Order: sequence, then C-alpha cells, then structure tokens
Amino acid sequence: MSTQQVSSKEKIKELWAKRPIIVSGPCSAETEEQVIETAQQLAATGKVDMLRAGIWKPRTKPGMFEGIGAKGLPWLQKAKQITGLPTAIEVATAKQVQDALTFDVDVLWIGARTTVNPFSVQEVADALRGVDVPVLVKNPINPDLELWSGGVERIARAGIKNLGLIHRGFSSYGNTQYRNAPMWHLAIEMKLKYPELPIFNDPSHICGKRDTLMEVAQKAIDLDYDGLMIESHIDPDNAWSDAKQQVTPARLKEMMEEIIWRKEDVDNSEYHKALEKLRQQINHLDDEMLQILSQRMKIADQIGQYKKDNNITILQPGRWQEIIDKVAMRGEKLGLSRDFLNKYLDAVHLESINHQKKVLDA
Ligand SMILES: O=C(O)C(=O)C[C@]1(C(=O)O)C=C[C@@H](O)C=C1
Repeated sequence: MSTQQVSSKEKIKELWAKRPIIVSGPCSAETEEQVIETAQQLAATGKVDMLRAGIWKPRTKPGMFEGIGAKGLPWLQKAKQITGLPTAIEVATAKQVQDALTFDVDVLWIGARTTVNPFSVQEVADALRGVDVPVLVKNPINPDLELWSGGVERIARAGIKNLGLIHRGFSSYGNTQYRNAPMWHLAIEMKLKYPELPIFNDPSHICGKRDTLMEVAQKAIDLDYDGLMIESHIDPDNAWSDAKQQVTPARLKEMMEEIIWRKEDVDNSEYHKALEKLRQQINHLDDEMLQILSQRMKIADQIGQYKKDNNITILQPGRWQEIIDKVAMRGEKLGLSRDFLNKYLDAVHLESINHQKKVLDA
C-alpha cells in the first residue's frame, strides 16, 4: 500500500467516528471540470466530509444518461488529490467494485435497486472479500426490512468491518409529496436493530426536489441520524440526471448552517433530573395502558364465548364502524393524529379478533 493510501485509510477511520458526516456531490459525474469544480466548491464550504458522484447510474428507463462509467473514476481521484475530500460511489457489480478500488475510491455504497436483488448483493459481497473499505447499504426500493438486513448481512459476512446504512426512502405508486416515501418508522427500526451502524439520510432521493430538502434533513437530524448525503452540482438546472433535486455547493453550505444540529445526550444534571421524572410518568402510563388493554381483551374473550354459543361471526362491521367514528372523533379532540388513531384501532381490532378466534376454536 502506498503512503498516500495509508493516510487515506487513516482519514476514513477518523471520519467514521465523526458526527455528523456530510456527504455531497453530483448525482452523476459528467465531465472532469464539473467533478473538480464541484469538489473544490464543496471543500471551500468547510461543511462537507466526503465527495460523492454517480459513475454508473441505474435508470428506470433506457435511453437516459446511464453514467459516464469508469472513465469518470480518475476525475474523482484527481478531485480527492486537489481537495483532500475522500470519495464515495455506488457499485452494483464485481467489475465496478474492482474499478472503484483501482482508483482508490474510499467508500462504496450499494444502491436501492441493487439491495432488492440478493444475487447482485452477493456478487458485490464476493468482490469485497479481503478488502478493507467501508460500505453503505441503501434501503431497497420496496419497504422490506428483511431485504435491507439481508444486504447488510451479506456484506458483513464478506468481512467488511465498517458498514453503514443509507435511508433514501421507498418507491410508492402515486405518491406526489415525495419522490420516495420516507417511511421513517422503517429506518428507525433498522437503527434500533443495528445500533452500531451509522445511518445516513438521503433527502435528495426522498424529496426529488429542492424545496423540501431542508425539512427532511432536519427531521433526520432530530431523529439522531449520523449523517446526511445530499446531491450538489455547480449548475443544478443543467445537470445530466436528477436536475430538480440537486443544489449548488453554496446552497448546501446555507442548509448546513440553517440545520439545528442535535446531540443524543448532554452532561447537564438538571436536564437529566427533569427527563427522569417525565420518563417515570411515561413508564407508569405505559403500565396502565397495558392493564386496560388486557382488560379490554378479557371482555372480547367473553363476547367470543357468547358468539360461540350462538354461532355468531366474530367480525361485526356495523359495531366496529361505530367504534371507529367515536374513537376517532374523541381521539382527535384529545390531540391524537388520525393516522395514529387508525393504526391503533386496527391493531386493537385485530388483537380482539385473534382473542375471539381462540375462544371459538377452543
Ligand atoms: O362487539 C363485538 O361484536 C366484538 O366482537 C368486539 C369487537 C371489539 O373488539 O370492539 C371486535 C370485533 C368486531 O368486529 C367488533 C367489535
């Protein structure tokens, strides 16, 4: 390994421990000048830790710009030499992994369209065996946590030590607010499942447009994400891919200054005391809610017994609608969101049905 490669590995190790980690750069590498100019402007902001650029672009339809290919890798290498910014790119095949490593790319990521395909992830994992490079796994395009975990586990089994996650949202038909619905609960579940892995948020792919990037980036930071990956371009409107979602390096700098950065904890005894009191109240209320839910299910069991004796169906749509209307109205007045009430009612109804089914089958 050359001294330059060793120092670059050291830099990555340091970077991995830094919070937040900010990754930015163009959706696609287009020309040498564009890559170098973007990298220089990003480095000058003092807010960016790593340069990203798409080299191979998996496009939904043929005939679109599919990336500059391996020709762009020396541009990234040069941009790193000039700015000192480590580089990150997406890889989807063994050949792409080899090409990326030949040109000293520092961090690789597996794209959403690759994570859905275990054959492809395995091919990338096999190409990574014995290699010391950090790898980030994007969520699959469909909301399937098992696929996402499967991707992470395949890469981990190849011996990759520095692994991370990228949350770029999930495809959903007819969604107009987001390009890819964030479905925050799924990313939170992954974070809880793999607490040791840094998780990055990718507002660019979630939003698909510039004007909502800040909102999503702020929410990610509020939720204790470890980093952000945001696409930037020296001339976003004329970008060869995803023009609407890219921002200039200057705008990226502004965004980084506008975000309210939060930490997971603070050394302040007053804060801890106040929080402890409130958390005790929550523990108490959680306990009461469980007791009440358990009582409700015991009543459902009794209803089940009457239904069994009289050969009556468990599902009673009229009665259930009555409950939905009443609970939703009351719940909303009490400050609970309609979305939460719907999920809560669904869960209660299903549990009640399962309880009664057990009684009917006994
Ligand atoms: O009221 C009933 O008939 C019940 O079975 C109880 C209950 C409920 O849990 O509230 C459960 C299932 C029915 O679809 C409607 C209501």
